[in-house]
Amino acid sequence: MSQVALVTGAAQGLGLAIASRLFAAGYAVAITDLSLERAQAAADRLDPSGQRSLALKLDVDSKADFEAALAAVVERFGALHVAVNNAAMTMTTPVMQISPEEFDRVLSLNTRSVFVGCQVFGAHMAAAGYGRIVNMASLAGQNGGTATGAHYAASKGAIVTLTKIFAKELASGGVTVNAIAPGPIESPAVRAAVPPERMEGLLANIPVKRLGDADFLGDLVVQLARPEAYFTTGATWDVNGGLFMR
Ligand SMILES: NC(=O)c1ccc[n+]([C@@H]2O[C@H](COP(=O)([O-])OP(=O)(O)OC[C@H]3O[C@@H](n4cnc5c(N)ncnc54)[C@H](O)[C@@H]3O)[C@@H](O)[C@H]2O)c1
Ligand SMILES: CC(C)C1=CC=C(C(=O)O)[C@@H](O)[C@H]1O
Repeated sequence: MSQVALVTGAAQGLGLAIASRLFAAGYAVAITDLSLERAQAAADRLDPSGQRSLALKLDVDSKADFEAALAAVVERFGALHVAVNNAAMTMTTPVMQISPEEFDRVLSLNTRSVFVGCQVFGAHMAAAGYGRIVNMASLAGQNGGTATGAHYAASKGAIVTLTKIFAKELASGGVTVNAIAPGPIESPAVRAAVPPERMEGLLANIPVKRLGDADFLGDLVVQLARPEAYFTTGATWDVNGGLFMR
């Protein structure tokens, strides 16, 4: 029986790249997203036979959706070994103009979702005595991000802290919890956020002068998901081309 992974926000972008690399590494993969249709389309492209994939609607704002997705994965594949809390949203508003409601919305979708994901998936994994959780943070959570992304940056910084807390809590259950903090990665989101005329300026600021590679993030998740990765937990893995160094 394959090891089993679940990725949130996996219909496109980094989540899809991570799900694809896990699938290529032999995992059975649950591709989850806000829209079941988009999750199913991604799963169909990845795994036309449908033998090692499962498309699910999982709105990360809903604890009930997390619980239902876990139940569906266990029913189909028997267990869940790896969970990637990847889904997030961005909003761009100058910091002094962000309303409390907008702040709450971004923190709920980006941070509370990771908190709930770690609780729901972590409890299942700890009961089984084994698991791997990877949370998607961001360079923005390390360096403060941009002037219009205060809530996004704060939401991602909090994920780094939650990752440490859950790593300590779940260690005795054989579960590791790590975060990845990417800088700008070649992805639809970055292409949408940075028009061609601004791309040169962005690249000029990156020490390695290139965007990051989404498949590399997927391969990093595969490494963190290995049983042999038991000794890295509570860590945040920077993948940012030198934009932030500890
Ligand atoms: N692209 C980058 O360069 C970059 C850099 C640093 C961090 N990140 C992080 O990586 C992750 C993925 O980013 P991306 O660039 O692929 O983003 P994206 O916007 O392309 O994809 C996000 C996915 O999440 C889904 N989603 C949105 N709201 C959801 C909800 N409520 N429930 C479930 N799914 C939902 C979307 O439908 C989409 O498929 C995010 O956590 C983001 O903050 C991305
Ligand atoms: C648009 C670009 C500068 C960028 C895209 C995505 C980010 C993220 O955290 O999601 C930022 O780190 C930022 O580099």
